Amino acid sequence: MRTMTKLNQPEESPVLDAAVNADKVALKGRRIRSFVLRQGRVTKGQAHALEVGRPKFGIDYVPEIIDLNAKFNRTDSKKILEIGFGMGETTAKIAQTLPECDFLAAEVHTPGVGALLKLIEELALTNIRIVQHDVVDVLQNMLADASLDGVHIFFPDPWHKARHHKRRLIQAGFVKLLCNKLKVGGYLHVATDWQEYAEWVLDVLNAEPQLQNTAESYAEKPSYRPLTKFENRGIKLGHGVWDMVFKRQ
Ligand SMILES: C[S@@+](CC[C@H](N)C(=O)[O-])C[C@H]1O[C@@H](n2cnc3c(N)ncnc32)[C@H](O)[C@@H]1O
Repeated sequence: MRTMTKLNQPEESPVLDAAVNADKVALKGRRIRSFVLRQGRVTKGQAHALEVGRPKFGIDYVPEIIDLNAKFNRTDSKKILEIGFGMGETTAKIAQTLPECDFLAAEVHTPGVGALLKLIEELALTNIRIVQHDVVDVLQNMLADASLDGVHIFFPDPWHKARHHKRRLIQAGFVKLLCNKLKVGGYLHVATDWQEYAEWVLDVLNAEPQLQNTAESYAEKPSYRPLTKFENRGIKLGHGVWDMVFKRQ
């Protein structure tokens, strides 16, 4: 079991607060989202990858159940959903390490989608498909029950302030939804570098009767998850990272 280290407190961010408020107005009457859509600059390389790669590796959001085997052109592979892949470095590395698995990668941020499409081309990966949409809708409307062998959620936004905790992705209802989509024996792997969120996630996952912890509390980092540059820097500064791996029973 890992020992926990004390982490720095986040700085107050007026920009983030303003974005949250704007988002609140835009989404009035709709459910609370776990992300704020940022404009973000798309580089030339990402724009090219979006144009060329999206038709090959993108899956459009449609509110109807998709056939994952058909999307990946094979039936004998494990199907893993990665939620919020950011710039996609980890997704690409894992897909390269585990060619026998297929990865459905969900992200809302356009530069990130472009960055992962660029990596797919550069590394000639065939086992990643990208859906650019709120994963809550994807889970509710696109994925069949018991269709996933695993779910990866790496460094989800911790939404540090108490008044933003309702935006955290990992909530009891969301975890129940994930459990419906996981096959019996499938796994949910969450990693975070924010101690208080790690404790929150562990509590939520422990409270879900369909899940069983594979460790006593926090898990050793599974070998397929590469260390990110950010994580390496944090580790040198004495910051912690907490992995949690639960099985669907
Ligand atoms: C803190 S970043 C982590 C990115 C990446 N996993 C990493 O380890 O670097 C969290 C990402 O999750 C995405 N995200 C948050 N909520 C989401 C949702 N409901 N659907 C899809 N993506 C989401 C955000 O856009 C953001 O890029």
